[in-house]
Amino acid sequence: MIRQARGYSYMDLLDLCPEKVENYEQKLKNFYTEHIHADEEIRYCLEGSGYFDVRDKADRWIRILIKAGDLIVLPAGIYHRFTLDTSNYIKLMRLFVGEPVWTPFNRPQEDHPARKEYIKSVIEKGGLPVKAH
Ligand SMILES: CSCCC(=O)C(=O)O
Repeated sequence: MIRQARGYSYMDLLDLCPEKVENYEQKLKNFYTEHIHADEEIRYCLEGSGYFDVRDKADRWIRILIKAGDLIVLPAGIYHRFTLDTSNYIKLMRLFVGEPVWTPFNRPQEDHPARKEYIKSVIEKGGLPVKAH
């Protein structure tokens, strides 16, 4: 399984509804503020739906719809944000390599080691035509 193959030792479930999440409104606000993490972000959708937004090479948003059965893996250092859609509910499995760290670093973050590493890997894979920040 992908958990063994990629070493995703940690797992929990995030039921994103006001009754189950402390500081629900603030959390949603933080999720929708453009940020990076120092580690991979791995989410498997069990119920509901929502959007992960990432940037294209020209720094425009790409909106990714996530629904039950979808897995998304965001590399460390990629700018992203998350929002619910009109269903207003999502249940996600969160996977992590080792002890989880969810700290967001809001944009701009060009000097963050994870950001530098991400930019390097993108360039190696075929380049960024425009300035990456
Ligand atoms: C609802 S999980 C995705 C939100 C996010 O970007 C984060 O975990 O920081």
